[in-house]
Amino acid sequence: MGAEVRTENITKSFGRQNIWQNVTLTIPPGEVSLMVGPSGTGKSVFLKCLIGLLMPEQGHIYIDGTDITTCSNKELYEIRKLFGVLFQDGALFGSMDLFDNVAFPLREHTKKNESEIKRIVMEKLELVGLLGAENKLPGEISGGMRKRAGLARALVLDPQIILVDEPDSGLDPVRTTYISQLFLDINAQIDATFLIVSHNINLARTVPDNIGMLFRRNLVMFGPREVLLTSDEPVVKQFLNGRMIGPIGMSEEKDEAQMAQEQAMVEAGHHAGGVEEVEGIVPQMKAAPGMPPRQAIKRRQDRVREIMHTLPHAAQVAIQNDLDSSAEDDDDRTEVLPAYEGSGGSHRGYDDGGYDEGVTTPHKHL
Ligand SMILES: Nc1ncnc2c1ncn2[C@@H]1O[C@H](COP(=O)(O)OP(=O)(O)OP(=O)(O)O)[C@@H](O)[C@H]1O
Repeated sequence: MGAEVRTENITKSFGRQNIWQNVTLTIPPGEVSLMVGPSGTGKSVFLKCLIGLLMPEQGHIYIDGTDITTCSNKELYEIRKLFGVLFQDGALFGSMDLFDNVAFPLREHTKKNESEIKRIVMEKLELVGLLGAENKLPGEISGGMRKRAGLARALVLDPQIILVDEPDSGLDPVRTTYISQLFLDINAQIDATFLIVSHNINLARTVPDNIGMLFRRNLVMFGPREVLLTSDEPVVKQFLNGRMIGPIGMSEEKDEAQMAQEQAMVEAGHHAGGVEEVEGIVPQMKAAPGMPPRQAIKRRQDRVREIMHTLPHAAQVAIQNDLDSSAEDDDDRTEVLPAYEGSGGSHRGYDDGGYDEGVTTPHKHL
């Protein structure tokens, strides 16, 4: 199972600009968690703190029990090996082909010989659907392929924690869903802890087990997906529906006068943006057929059962519904993605080959 990530009252500022303060949360090991929040609220800064690239000026960060704010550089170096990180653009070396990019961490951090490196690189490239593209340069492939190559590289050292910064940036909604599917499939296969940072509403609604939100320099909430998705907090509702009406403004936050002015505009018939109000919970995506069941599901069910009495009523109802429906059907492997339901019973979406142009190999087991 993946490692636990825990923050205790961490505060980060750059000079006099406070980014966020007193952030305390525990990212459950082996589960998929998502941090959302409007642009500029410090989601990427949060990720960088977890891996020790930035240091909070206050508080503690425990990775697998080690406090990385006080540990030695040597310990930090060892802790960093637990992480696989997928940066926004894949962060590939432009002059290296995909094979060498993915092989890079193995050549840097291990003493494996070239044939072993080749076996691992090809296995990871196959996993992300990039077999056949290993000789391409990053500049010759699409943004989606670059992200998948970055993901293959993040996986080569068998990480226990996978951090993903805005997987949807620059991707269309379909490719975003494909890469989300890949995260769930990888989670099913290696049981790593995932923390994804994104402001994609679809992804927030359908992918994670847990969701947190940063806003106005604070962690608004962090908990089981049902808590945020049923929340009545104006900032959460506004964010999940992508509307202008609410506390989030064009730059960061609004004052009362602007909120009143926009409310008056909407009352006079102006479209507030977003789609119609989506209430409640849509089903969570599953690991693809053929994958092992996600062990995180059972663990999370046990965990939320224990904390259920502490959660808001609407979240409790949603969790109970989820527990009831999974008791009826606890075979995760036979479930299909919501997107494929109603397509005449065919599950062929997974077998159509590749996710992007030029690549025809669907990913397989690790
Ligand atoms: N190294 C740095 N030095 C100074 N300021 C920084 C540094 N890194 C980030 N910031 C500032 O911290 C704030 C939060 O940035 P961050 O990129 O974490 O936001 P975000 O929530 O990830 O935004 P987005 O969703 O737009 O990517 C921004 O105002 C940014 O300018």
